[in-house]
Amino acid sequence: MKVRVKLCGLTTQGDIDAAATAGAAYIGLVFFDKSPRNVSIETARSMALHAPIGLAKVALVVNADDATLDRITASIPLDMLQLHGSETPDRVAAVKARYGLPVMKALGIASRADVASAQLYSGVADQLLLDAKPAEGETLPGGNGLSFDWRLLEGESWSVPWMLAGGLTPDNVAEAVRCSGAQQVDVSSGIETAPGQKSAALMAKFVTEANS
Ligand SMILES: O=C(O)c1ccccc1N[C@@H]1O[C@H](COP(=O)(O)O)[C@@H](O)[C@H]1O
Repeated sequence: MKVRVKLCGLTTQGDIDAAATAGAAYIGLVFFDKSPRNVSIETARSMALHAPIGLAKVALVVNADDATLDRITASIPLDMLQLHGSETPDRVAAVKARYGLPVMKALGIASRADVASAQLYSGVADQLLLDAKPAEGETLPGGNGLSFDWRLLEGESWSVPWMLAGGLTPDNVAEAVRCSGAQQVDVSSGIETAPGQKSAALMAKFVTEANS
């Protein structure tokens, strides 16, 4: 089965073209001021309108309030919302109900207990994104290039689709897929030449290696 790839933190129309050429299934647009991949609503709208049909457009937000989500969803044609903060299951349910879009909840994994906590969201989120936990004092809750022990996912079954994320690169994604059994993977910093600077060559290599 083909591994579906989400390329996250794109910031230009050129990045969208490169993601489509590479064979990505999803692209991620980051709405978080502190991220080097943050995009304005205007930029995100022009990128989303530029994306070919079939390339799913995901808006990534961190503990966003309704006013922020209202602005994003009113302006940008989207296929999914990614909640990458400390949103509770009730908040996930409220976002789903208010916007009528599929919601992917990101969860930090560092132990078996975290895997069990992530399972609590499988009844409410449409997808889960299993990421590394940020280091203490880290500014960003994701996009830090940190991996977790993929063996923590061994033998786990999920009732909703999930993506593996955290520190994935063209060099380790094949092993990560083998080890975790992931059918979907997500990457941000591992396809960059500098924070926020995506590389078309690394995008293509990542998608190829994810399926190798
Ligand atoms: O990419 C970001 O800047 C970002 C900011 C805030 C929250 C999440 C963010 N990225 C997400 O984190 C995962 C893992 O990133 P990385 O591959 O380890 O750099 C990424 O796939 C995004 O979904």
